[in-house]
Amino acid sequence: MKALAVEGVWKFYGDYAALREVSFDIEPGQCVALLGRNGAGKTTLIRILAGLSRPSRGVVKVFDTDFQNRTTRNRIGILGHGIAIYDELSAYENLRLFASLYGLEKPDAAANHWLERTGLDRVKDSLVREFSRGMRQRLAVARAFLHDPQMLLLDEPFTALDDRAIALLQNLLRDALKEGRTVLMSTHQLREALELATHVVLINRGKLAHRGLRTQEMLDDPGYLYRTYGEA
Ligand SMILES: Nc1ncnc2c1ncn2[C@@H]1O[C@H](COP(=O)(O)OP(=O)(O)OP(=O)(O)O)[C@@H](O)[C@H]1O
Repeated sequence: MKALAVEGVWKFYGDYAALREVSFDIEPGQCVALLGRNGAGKTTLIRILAGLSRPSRGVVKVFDTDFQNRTTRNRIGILGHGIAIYDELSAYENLRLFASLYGLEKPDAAANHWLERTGLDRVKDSLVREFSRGMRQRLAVARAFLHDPQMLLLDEPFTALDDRAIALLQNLLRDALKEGRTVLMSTHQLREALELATHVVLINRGKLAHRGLRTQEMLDDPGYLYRTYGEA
């Protein structure tokens, strides 16, 4: 079983092809860093993988099934732009709400567990409206992990996090990988992502430029990837 299979995916915005025949797959338990310059198509791809947008052509399968299927979507945790977090609710109320929507048996316990793990327990009753960007991002992380998903699709998860929060997220992801979960994350923060990644996928102007194991060379010199496989 593949965790994810992307087969010949194109995405057009009007005449503009944001993704051009992208194909790759991910085995369960892999941690993939999705890399590419601004506008390369990373967000577009993650939204399609998460079932938030449809490919213009091509197929995406999650755990060998149609990704639009509700059960499959419940197996995915998403972090990215446009994933709802309600400003007029507290951190706790947000997580409690989503835990109920996911049909969790113990929504209170799940909400409290992830507030604690993301370091938000002390501000759990404050309205999200009053949160800094970093606190919001922690809450977004909590939301992604909340329903115990087998796969995490994370668009720029390290954005707005300070060093402590980055380390915290890296630890959560390490634990998730130890538990056999699959992770795909897009990022500009190459070093933070490459430390965790087992594999890399590099997109260049909508096309797959490289897909393979994360090597020591990449870790020693993240720019190496772009120089070797980047802009022709
Ligand atoms: N809704 C949209 N309508 C039209 N064009 C879009 C839309 N969304 C994205 N694009 C274009 O598609 C291309 C890919 O965008 P995308 O956001 O997927 O890139 P990205 O790699 O995530 O970049 P960034 O790192 O800047 O977020 C860009 O040229 C962008 O301008």
